[in-house]
Amino acid sequence: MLSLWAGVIFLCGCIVIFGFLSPLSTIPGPWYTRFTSFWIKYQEFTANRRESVHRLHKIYGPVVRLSPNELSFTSLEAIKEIYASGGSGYDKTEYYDLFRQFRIKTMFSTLLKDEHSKRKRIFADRYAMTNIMKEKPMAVIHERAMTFVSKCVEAGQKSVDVYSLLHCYALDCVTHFMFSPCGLKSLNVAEDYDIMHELTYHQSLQKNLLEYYLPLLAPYFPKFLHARSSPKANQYVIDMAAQTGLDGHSLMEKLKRKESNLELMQAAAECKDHMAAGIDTTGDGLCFLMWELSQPQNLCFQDKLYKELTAAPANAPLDSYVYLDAVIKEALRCAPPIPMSLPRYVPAGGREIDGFAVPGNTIVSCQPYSVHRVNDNDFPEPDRFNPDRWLVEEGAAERNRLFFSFATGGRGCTGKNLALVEMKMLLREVYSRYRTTVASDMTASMKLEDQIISSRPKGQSYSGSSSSDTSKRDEKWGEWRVESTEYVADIEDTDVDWLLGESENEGNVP
Ligand code: HEM
Repeated sequence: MLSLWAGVIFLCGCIVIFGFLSPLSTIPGPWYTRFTSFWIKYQEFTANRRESVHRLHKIYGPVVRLSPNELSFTSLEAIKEIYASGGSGYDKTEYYDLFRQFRIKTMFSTLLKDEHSKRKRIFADRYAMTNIMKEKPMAVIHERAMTFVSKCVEAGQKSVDVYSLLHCYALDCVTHFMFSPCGLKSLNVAEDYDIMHELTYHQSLQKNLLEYYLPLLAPYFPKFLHARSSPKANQYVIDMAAQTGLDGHSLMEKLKRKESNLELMQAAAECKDHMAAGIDTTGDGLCFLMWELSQPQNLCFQDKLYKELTAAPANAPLDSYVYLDAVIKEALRCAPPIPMSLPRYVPAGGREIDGFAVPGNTIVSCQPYSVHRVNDNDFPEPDRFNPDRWLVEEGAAERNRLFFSFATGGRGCTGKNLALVEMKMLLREVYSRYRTTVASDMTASMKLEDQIISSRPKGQSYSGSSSSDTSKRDEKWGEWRVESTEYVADIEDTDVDWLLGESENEGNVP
């Protein structure tokens, strides 16, 4: 018994001495993070990591210690060093093993940057703006945006679930991009809607973390502890890998070419990954954006957007709308769909980051949520949604460099161009015709809720009701009064207002 106590005391002594002697001991942070990673793991399991890291940055500044071997940064210098030095920055940590698809490593879950850059070359031309802006893919995105709009109007005075519709829109767009002409139509087709539901509505944060922290035990976990599976989505992607006759601009067509050098299942894994990457990010991003724009204090921004959209010629290119761009940036700044730490290993030999000498193998990261908030010289009143800040010339270059929603460097978001085109198209079609407000009976919480590296609205279903109204758009909003199928048929020429409210049909096929 005595020797057991001696052992425990010796171990504690070693931990304490190590905590004080560690090269990271001079880095600011709560005292206990010198000795244990328990605190940060607890925050992860309770879905509080992002807020907790952010709180530490507010207390301790741009560099904080999260555990004996993990640091978080918020400065531009740190972003450049961690994510862009040598092109792709540092290697990813094993955390990204959680993102394997069909147990296969994809570009996203490849840890080493040399391996990653070989894979990335295959995708470059597909995600280039010139490919996305081709007539056929653009026509599909436009058609899906118009379907979204008609779904809202069609509902008349009944409520519709806007959160779910936006995720359908994102899924339809990304699957058309990958598998044209066999993309999904989840906005219209019940079986396709089920795939959206399977991918979007799940609660697997804790299960994923258990698998990550206890990899040896994971195979023996009872079924209820295993992270969600998505059999319908998997089957669809596998079918698409076997599909012949896909359009020349589609991603799968390229991945199946001999020169791409990918096995069929590897191609399927990549596409499954991009499907997952493209649905919640764009869907949640649009949802937060519309919710912000619909707040009473933000209707003035909506009006500016409306003026810009309606003043432009009908065929104005999507990237010519300056205010639309500012609205999107501001929404992605306030609620980045991937707001959490993007962890990387400091290379062997160590590096200097933000003036601190950091030993090799330390886990370092920046989280977009904090980068966009603690640099309040560049983002004054950081918690306030204010698209106008992006129009101020002074400090614009620094602000743009700090915009970290799509990350940066060689491992930044591959799908950024596609995401922006999808967002711009939908917002143009909605806000050039309608005004949106949050209905008084909306109860779902829009507070960000942490997932693995992403976040989503806590209430998840951002429910809305839509209806049509004969009143002029510029008139003050009142209650919904008029509802007519004519408007659906003739939506192009009609002034229709659109109210967001509480859903009656959550989970149903829209
Ligand atoms: C508003 C929408 C989106 C946001 C905010 C976003 C954000 C991000 C971020 C922050 C990363 C870096 C993650 C990390 O380093 O851990 C990333 C990577 C990635 N994103 Fe996106 N994304 C969006 C939409 C999309 C779409 C539509 C696609 C594809 C269809 C996509 C595909 C990818 C891929 C493949 C990667 C991995 C890149 C690599 O490892 O080289 N994303 N995204």
